Amino acid sequence: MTGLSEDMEKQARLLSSQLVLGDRLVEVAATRTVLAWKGIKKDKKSSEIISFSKTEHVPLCDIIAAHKNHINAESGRSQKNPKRLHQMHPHAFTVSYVRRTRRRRRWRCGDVTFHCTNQGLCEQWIQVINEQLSLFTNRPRSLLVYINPYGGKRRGERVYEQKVAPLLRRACISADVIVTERANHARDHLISQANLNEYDGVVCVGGDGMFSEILHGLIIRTQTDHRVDRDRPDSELVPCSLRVGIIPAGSTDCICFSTVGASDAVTSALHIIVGDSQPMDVCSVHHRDRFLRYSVSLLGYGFYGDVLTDSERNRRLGPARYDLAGVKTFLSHKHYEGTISFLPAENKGTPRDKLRCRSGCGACQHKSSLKDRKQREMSEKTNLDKDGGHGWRVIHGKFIAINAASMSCACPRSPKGLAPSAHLADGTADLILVRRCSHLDFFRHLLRHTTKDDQFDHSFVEVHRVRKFCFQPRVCGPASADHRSGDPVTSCFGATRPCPATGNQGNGHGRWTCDGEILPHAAIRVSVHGQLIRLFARGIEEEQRQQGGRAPEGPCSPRDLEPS
Ligand SMILES: CCCCCCCCCCCCC/C=C/[C@@H](O)[C@H](COP(=O)(O)O)NC(=O)CCCCC
Ligand SMILES: Nc1ncnc2c1ncn2[C@@H]1O[C@H](COP(=O)(O)OP(=O)(O)O)[C@@H](O)[C@H]1O
Ligand SMILES: [Ca+2]
Repeated sequence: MTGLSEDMEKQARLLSSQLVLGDRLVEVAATRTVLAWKGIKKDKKSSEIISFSKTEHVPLCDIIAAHKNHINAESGRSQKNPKRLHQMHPHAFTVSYVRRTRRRRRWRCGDVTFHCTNQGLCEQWIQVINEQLSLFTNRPRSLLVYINPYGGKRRGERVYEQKVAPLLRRACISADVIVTERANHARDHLISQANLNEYDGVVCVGGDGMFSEILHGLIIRTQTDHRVDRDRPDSELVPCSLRVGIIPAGSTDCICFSTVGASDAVTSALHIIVGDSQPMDVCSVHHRDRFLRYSVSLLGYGFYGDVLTDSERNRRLGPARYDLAGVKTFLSHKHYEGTISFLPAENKGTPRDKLRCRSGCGACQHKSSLKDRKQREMSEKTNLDKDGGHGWRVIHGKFIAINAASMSCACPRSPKGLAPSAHLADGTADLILVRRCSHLDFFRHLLRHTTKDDQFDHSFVEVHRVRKFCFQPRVCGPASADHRSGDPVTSCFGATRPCPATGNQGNGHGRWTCDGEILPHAAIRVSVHGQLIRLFARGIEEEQRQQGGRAPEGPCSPRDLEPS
């Protein structure tokens, strides 16, 4: 025995044999967690088989599939390879696996082809590998795919057909594909038509706006099935059971970038295939007692609301519409007056700590139980009754921007994001208040989103980690009794009255962008719902050093390594 590696010797081998890889003879072994191989040769003096190269290996959790090859006489023969070696090993199978590239957390599909002496052995290898893969019950078998043909640079359909569908086929995953015909087609289909029992997940091919449709479709469907009243801001929402995969084909692709670490269709497809799971917080947004929307990334008032509003007029420009609208909005240098009330999140770190949310993030591990949440709600109510709003903080001011980010909102434009330390699944959002300041100061603040400098390190910026918040635009006329009472939740909506300047409540004020959609009201009430939805993702992985050309050991977590 040549000894593949000490680790492998400790585990029971499911199969091992001598095979040919390229122009060398290798000993290959499979255990429940790894496929490994090592170059071997016959020692000329002793005629013993000895090993002569380092063990290479692929964790099973990184393997996509094993397939039989149909070989013609010439295929696979390298220049050095003696004809004899291939004549003696005329059967072959290919193992496809996830290969991490050195480039910005991108994953690719790697192939390794082994040649065998006989067909039986070849089939045995394929069967053993695929049987182990079938034990990974977290992997999807059947997907429902929605493609927005008009997202981003209008390449959604092509990206799916050329880059994603072949990989899904290789992994034996079936897909029902719907190319949307209008806005909200995917949302409506999920709410009232799709037979969700047939699928293990939903795939969104498009940008953040398209993802938002799917998010709404799934959440609304789930709440309707469980008879949860969405209009009540304090309703306990039921988590969605289906995971969502995002194939980025939009303009910003912030949700994909913040959860996968790259904006790349192949990488996303591979995260779907290996069955990753990343829980994600969702904000519910209400106006008075009416549900408005859900949000997972940016709820932005003032600057980002204005950028979005302006950009919609130039949708034909594709992603460049944001650059144009960004410059115009920056030059207009508007500010908005209002009152923001928020409930700080206790024991949840701070938006300025350096604890970045990364794959396997400790801050996102704990999902509070129903009991915890009920207790928290009770103590919030008690605080309000006892202290007339203590626990809540109220800030009145003139703001250039108010941003609530329930995740970092990292995207190619800003790789660390609007809220670099926000967590994907900790049940909180980072609330960023940018007060009125000079044009130059605001430029400095914006510029820091693209550099390593701290964008919160300005006297006119403050940032809080919150569970809930309310915003009330400046009230025209004297403040109401509710507002003076100091009860922030009541005053959030009690003080609103039509503005004589516009005769129209809300519209004389700034606007909120909610994951890229404009909200119809400025006075809103927001609650973060921890881990309401899961994605086929694993969060942003720490950059790894690559060893050799092969996939490095890990980063499979122990959870991934053990078949369930
Ligand atoms: C002087 C240089 C200033 C550069 C500032 C860059 C800051 C960028 C932060 C972007 C955060 C984006 C958060 C996500 C927003 C998306 O939901 C939304 C819709 O996306 P999609 O559906 O894919 O089109 N996109 C935007 O709001 C674009 C904001 C662009 C701001 C310039
Ligand atoms: N077939 C369609 N025709 C028009 N609009 C659509 C269609 N399908 C989806 N949409 C809408 O297009 C908007 C933008 O989609 P998205 O994929 O996020 O692209 P982008 O990132 O370029 O904004 C979303 O609001 C979505 O509801
Ligand atoms: Ca969060």
